[in-house]
Amino acid sequence: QLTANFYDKSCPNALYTIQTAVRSAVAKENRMGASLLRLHFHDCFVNASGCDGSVLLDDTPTFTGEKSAVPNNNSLRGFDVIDSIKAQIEGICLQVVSCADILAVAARDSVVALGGPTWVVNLGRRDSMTASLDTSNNDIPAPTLDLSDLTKLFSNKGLSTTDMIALSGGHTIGQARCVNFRDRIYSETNIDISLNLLNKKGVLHSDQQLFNGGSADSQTTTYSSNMAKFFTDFSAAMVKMSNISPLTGSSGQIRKNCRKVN
Ligand code: HEM
Ligand SMILES: [Ca+2]
Repeated sequence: QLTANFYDKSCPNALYTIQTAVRSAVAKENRMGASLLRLHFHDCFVNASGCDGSVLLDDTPTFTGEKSAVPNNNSLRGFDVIDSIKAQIEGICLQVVSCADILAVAARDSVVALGGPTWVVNLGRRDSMTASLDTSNNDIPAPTLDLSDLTKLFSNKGLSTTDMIALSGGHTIGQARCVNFRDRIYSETNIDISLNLLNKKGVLHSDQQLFNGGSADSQTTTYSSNMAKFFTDFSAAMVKMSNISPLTGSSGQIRKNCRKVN
């Protein structure tokens, strides 16, 4: 029930405003594009209503949100960029455009700004009034997982193995902290000094699972020599991920400030 033209009448400049802000943030720091993509992924995978801005809520003295979850804490970035886009959009259309939609569009614009594919972002998501620390800890895949568990966590969200492999191509961009690959580089044998999965050069254990003698190898091999196929599959999978069980109609709310419920 999301539609691409959702804001065409109610806030015609919304998409242009997001695009301009993302372009300048990425021009200032390339990595920000990666951080915004990951922020959207961690939003969509957590909370009953999927891509609902739940990841953007700050902790309060009485509420511990998703920012404190193990995969997110001291790791997620880009909140300031989303705040600044939200403030600009509130300046042109008061309480019309959801934080969840801003994040979905910013993720797409980030990928485009870094030379990746584009896709049409469906819109009309509303913002959650809740967040889920437990779901963040349980449903966001850990870099130590093997292929079968990676497949399972994505299938729990209605995403296929093909989608999981394509979406993992999100790791074409961005950075990881040492703690997330130290065990792998010192103790695993399926690793080479520089980086490319087919040559055992994946940074994360979970990345190398996509080329490790198992059922994911053929799709990974295809992507390594066919960027167009990777782009098509990645875009299709992003659309599916972005559509995970949204809040629509009069459910949820349009937050005034992405960091707190109204
Ligand atoms: C398949 C399961 C996945 C696992 C196990 C995983 C795990 C991780 C880990 C451990 C990091 C490094 C975090 C840090 O060290 O602070 C990371 C970074 C990142 N992930 Fe994933 N991830 C997965 C899927 C995805 C997906 C589906 C996307 C997007 C489509 C994505 C996009 C990113 C990006 C862009 C970064 C870099 C962020 C930055 O530089 O700020 N990841 N991921
Ligand atoms: Ca969410």
